[in-house]
Amino acid sequence: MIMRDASIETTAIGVVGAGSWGTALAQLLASQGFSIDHWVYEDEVREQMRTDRENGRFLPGVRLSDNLHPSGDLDAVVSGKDLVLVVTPSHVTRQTMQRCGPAIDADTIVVSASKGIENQTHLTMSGVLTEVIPGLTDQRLAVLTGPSFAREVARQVPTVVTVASGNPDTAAYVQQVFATPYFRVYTIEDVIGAELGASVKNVIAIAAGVIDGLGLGLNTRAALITRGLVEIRRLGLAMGAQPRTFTGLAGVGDLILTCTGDLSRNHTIGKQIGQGRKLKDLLAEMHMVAEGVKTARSVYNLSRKLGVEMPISQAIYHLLYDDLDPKTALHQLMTRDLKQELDEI
Ligand SMILES: NC(=O)C1=CN([C@@H]2O[C@H](COP(=O)(O)OP(=O)(O)OC[C@H]3O[C@@H](n4cnc5c(N)ncnc54)[C@H](O)[C@@H]3O)[C@@H](O)[C@H]2O)C=CC1
Ligand SMILES: O=C(CO)COP(=O)(O)O
Repeated sequence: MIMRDASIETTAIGVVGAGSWGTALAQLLASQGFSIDHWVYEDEVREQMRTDRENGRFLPGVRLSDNLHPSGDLDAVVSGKDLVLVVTPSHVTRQTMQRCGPAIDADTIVVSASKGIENQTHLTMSGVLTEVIPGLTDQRLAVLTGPSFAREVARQVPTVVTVASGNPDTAAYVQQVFATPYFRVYTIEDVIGAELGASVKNVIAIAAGVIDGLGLGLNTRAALITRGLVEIRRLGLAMGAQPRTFTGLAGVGDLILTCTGDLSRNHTIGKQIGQGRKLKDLLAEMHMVAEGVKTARSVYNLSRKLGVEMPISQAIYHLLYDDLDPKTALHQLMTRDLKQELDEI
């Protein structure tokens, strides 16, 4: 049993987004007895969730509890809530939350579980939410992240994540709401570090997929994960993150999962590119999001703007958007100037 404050039991919760992660988290909360209002974008998905009690498109095979209420009324889902969980793909978060931001109460805690960096603004999701939800400050905002495939959480596979908030009370509250015996939740204070770890690992996961698609070895993958972490940390430091965040669940934890797990959409895209397929064909076939594809563009531009050395991420950008051949990219990375391994800080 997880010991919770009695006041937590009555938390009114709205969930925005019913992809695989939104559905897995909404169901996790519903299974703990919370009544969940759940905004579902597609009419047919919402209807199926209502009638069959299943989200067959994004999380097939998972029975939804009766206290999970699918809805098409975005304002109603977010208004009058103690906690609103936002789990939309990052590129639609602004437009979605702009629509309903004014309906969110002034004391509602807002939790973001999306992983990405906006292309136009280079903002992480906490930055986007602060811009579009009137009156939202970092005191009421938290980020839920860490190594967590939706399908495994839905199967109640033991999973450990972290909640980041600039306000320790907010982090502790969100921790209590989400924690279950199979979903352990830590807290940290470094929001930007947690979000950058979560977002940039998707770009590195594409690279890990490419390595597998090319049929290379475990040495290569271990090197990629290690040097990928160096890049994530460098960008994080340039953007004000705390270095130790990247040794935690939001950093190396999620990086390992996504670079080694076959369930990763980012890894899968990379693998198919490594096998010679074209990005536009892959995207046309996919109904789910592989955040790393868009984040690669943000990271490329950010790293150049900030003068941060990120050769793997930049190679993935050229591979995705300039048709750089994977083998050529690898050769270029392996024959860069020889240097000392570790950064000064
Ligand atoms: N699936 C997973 O295992 C995990 C996903 N995440 C993150 O959660 C976020 C959401 O991803 P998933 O739930 O996996 O999504 P998904 O890829 O399973 O589904 C796509 C979602 O986008 C929605 N959508 C499409 N167009 C839309 C629009 N114009 N406006 C609003 N919604 C629209 C769909 O309704 C659906 O909910 C992403 O940032 C992802 O990186 C984080 C941890 C785990
Ligand atoms: O972020 C994830 C697990 O923590 C999910 O990764 P993918 O989006 O690559 O499937």
